[in-house]
Amino acid sequence: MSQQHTSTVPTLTALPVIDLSAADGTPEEQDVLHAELHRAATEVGFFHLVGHGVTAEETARLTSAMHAFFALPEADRLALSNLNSPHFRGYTRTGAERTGGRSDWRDQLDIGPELPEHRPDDGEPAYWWLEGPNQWPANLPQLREAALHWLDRLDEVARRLLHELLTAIGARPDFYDPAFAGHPAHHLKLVRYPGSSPEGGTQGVGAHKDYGFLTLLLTDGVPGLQVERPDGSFLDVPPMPGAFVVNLGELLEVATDGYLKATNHRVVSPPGARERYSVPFFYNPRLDAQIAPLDFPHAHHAPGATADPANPLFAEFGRNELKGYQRAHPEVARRFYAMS
Ligand SMILES: O=C(O)CCC(=O)C(=O)O
Ligand SMILES: [Fe+2]
Repeated sequence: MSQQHTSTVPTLTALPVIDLSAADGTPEEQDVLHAELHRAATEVGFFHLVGHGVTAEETARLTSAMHAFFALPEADRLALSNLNSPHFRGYTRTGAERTGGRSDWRDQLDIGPELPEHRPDDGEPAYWWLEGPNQWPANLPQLREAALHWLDRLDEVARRLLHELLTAIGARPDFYDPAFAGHPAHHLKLVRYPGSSPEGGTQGVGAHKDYGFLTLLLTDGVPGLQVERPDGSFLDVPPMPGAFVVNLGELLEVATDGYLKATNHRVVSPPGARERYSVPFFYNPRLDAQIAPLDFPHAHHAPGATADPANPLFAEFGRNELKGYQRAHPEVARRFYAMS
């Protein structure tokens, strides 16, 4: 009789911790970093990142400007409504964003690189309209300064991290550098979860994948983030002070033909009137970057990217991002984009 081999993969109970400063360490330390990154990126697709070099002062400048923003009178926040922005920039009031067809109980300010409006000409892809100016509150100059600094600073961290991750899976570290040359379409959200909804709903943000390469998430001390395990159950991610929570986005899944997976995650509303604040930074390539299949040793036995008719994955980044924004902000999509 043939012997049955049963797999004994233990249930994941905590996210791994990756120390990026080991990239500047001894060859042995670099080997450990690459082995740990390889494992984290192929097993759960999420990890805590320490040793990233972003200082407590830089973080405090961003978070205090964010708190000042959410403390503005509602009329001042609504003056920046993203309903007036074909670039999906500006303020979304609580309950207006949708994930999985349901309202998310959070309000937020969407920010991107400060660029002139790119209104697509006939024949140009619609996604070019994602490029354009931000909307800033007039009386809070420190918000603009801190947020634009954060976009630049996290670009550096994410670039180093992507290089280490590509090295870890046997690829050339600079394989995707051309996709980021010019104007990469990085994105930042300042998010507040204002407790549970009046109807008692718990969807802070519904389960979803992020659209780009990597997300570096800053959270406060309030729990709520959950990561989906392969068996469909969700793991609580407790806050780790000073660390970013990092996850892989859909483009890395496309790039590696599913060897790396974008992992579903969600936020459960904090109980009662407790608030939670977070700042996801999305490390994205140029809108017109076509993500070529990664040349790496596992390319020939990768399982294939997820085929979900409800969420097609596009290798042209602008299409992938516009898909997500139109789904999350249907009112903006109706106003500015001809929806097919
Ligand atoms: O707020 C969080 O902790 C996560 C937010 C998130 O996943 C997103 O906005 O894509
Ligand atoms: Fe996300």
